[in-house]
Amino acid sequence: MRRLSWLEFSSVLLVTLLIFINLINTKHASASVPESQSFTNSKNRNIIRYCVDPDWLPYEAIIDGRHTGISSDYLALLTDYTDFTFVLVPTSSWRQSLELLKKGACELTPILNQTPKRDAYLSFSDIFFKSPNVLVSLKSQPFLQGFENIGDRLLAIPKDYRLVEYIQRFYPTINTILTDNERQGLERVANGEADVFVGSMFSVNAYIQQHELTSLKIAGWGGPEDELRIGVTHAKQDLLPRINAGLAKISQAEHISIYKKWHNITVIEDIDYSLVIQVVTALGMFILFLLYRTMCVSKYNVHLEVNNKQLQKLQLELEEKNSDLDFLAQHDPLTKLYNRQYFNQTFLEDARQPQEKTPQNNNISLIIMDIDFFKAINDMHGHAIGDKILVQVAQVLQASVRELDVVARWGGEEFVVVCQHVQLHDAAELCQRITDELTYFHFYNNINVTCSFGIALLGDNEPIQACFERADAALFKAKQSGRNQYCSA
Ligand SMILES: Nc1nc2c(ncn2[C@@H]2O[C@H](COP(=O)(O)OP(=O)(O)OP(=O)(O)O)[C@@H](O)[C@H]2O)c(=O)[nH]1
Repeated sequence: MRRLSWLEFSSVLLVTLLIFINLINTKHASASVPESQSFTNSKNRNIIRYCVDPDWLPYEAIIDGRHTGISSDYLALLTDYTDFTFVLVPTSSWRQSLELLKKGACELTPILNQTPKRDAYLSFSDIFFKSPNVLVSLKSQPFLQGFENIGDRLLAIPKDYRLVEYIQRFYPTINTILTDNERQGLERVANGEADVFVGSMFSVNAYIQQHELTSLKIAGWGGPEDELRIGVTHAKQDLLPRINAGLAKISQAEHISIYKKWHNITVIEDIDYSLVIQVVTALGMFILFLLYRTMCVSKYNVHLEVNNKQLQKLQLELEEKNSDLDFLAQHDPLTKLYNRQYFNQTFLEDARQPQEKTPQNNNISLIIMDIDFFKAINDMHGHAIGDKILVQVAQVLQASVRELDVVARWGGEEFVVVCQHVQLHDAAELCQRITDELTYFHFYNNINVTCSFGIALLGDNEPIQACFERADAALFKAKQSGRNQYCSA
């Protein structure tokens, strides 16, 4: 037979002693069951030795040698709904409790998660309590969606907790640091020795509030929620049907009552309202500034649009005026024919140099036409009628020439016609045609109007001025010859 080591012997002795003390003092660790009832019933009841996490409030803890917390209340109910008497085996750590469970020194632990490792030495009841796990960080840290966002941060986890197995399996790259319990993990985060801690929401809040760790906040959800069960050693797994039956008898009201009793969680706000107010104020002012600026710009745009329209109108008027001025500069106001200025610029001044025969200036004929005895018309009918006669003569002249011919009023009662691509005899024919038209035209006061013509053909390399002078000489000749006729030079 194997000899017991000193440590094993001390443990067994301690356990036996504690069981004895507990049997005397309490029916079970919960304060909710009267001692008298515990003593009376314990004779016919199955005694089950159990271990708890001595430092995991509000789930469970050992305070002054007594079991307290959520699991304590559930065991109290199970005492009522089963024939079990639960006797606490006090321990100083969760690890020690697990060791005793493995050895069989404890037969049951009242609240824990089922994990593959624990399956090796424990059998589990139905789930009777659920609780989320949360990530805890300093308030200065950003909120985290979950384990995925932990990145390079150092994650603190209590050793032997189910989450250690979970992280190793699903997030093996996360840097972890194992702590003795949840409190140590939270303190490490508070001291900056770890970045994030993961633990049960109930217990985390309890620690934060009890120890006033105000620099901490719940930064996100951490992994799957705890699904808490009662664990019994494999040797005692035949107890599970009765345990499950007992759990099933716990009413909804009783569940809620326990939950309310231990659920003192207040949500830790991490909203810096002064910063929010500053940001909102700055944003509001910026929006107001934008609105003001938009209003100013739209007002200015309307103003600009009105000014632009006025400017466009003025520009249009100016263009019209300019075009009027151009017209006036080039045309005779009475007859609306080109004036002497235009004729000089276009034909005389530009042609000061000898002209080379080109397809453009080939066969240019000049005709100078002068109304006969116009002074007599003025004298007889008045100057106004004289003006009207001038206008009518201009109309006859303009109607008689081709489009490409240019007709100008040279001055007084004298007109010039520039005919392009016209030989001398063609120009003579034109003069005759004009003479005929004048004959048949009905002038004011039935005045008989005749004209004399001088014709000259622009010679090779002849300046137009010279040609003009020859035409003028030919006109003089026509006048001298009795008027109402044409002469060519
Ligand atoms: N009504 C009017 N008369 C004008 C205008 N310009 C010139 N005259 C007149 O035209 C007349 C020209 O007279 P003259 O130079 O003697 O020539 P004419 O009487 O036509 O005689 P011949 O040319 O020799 O046949 C003058 O009496 C001018 O006053 C004008 O714009 N309107």
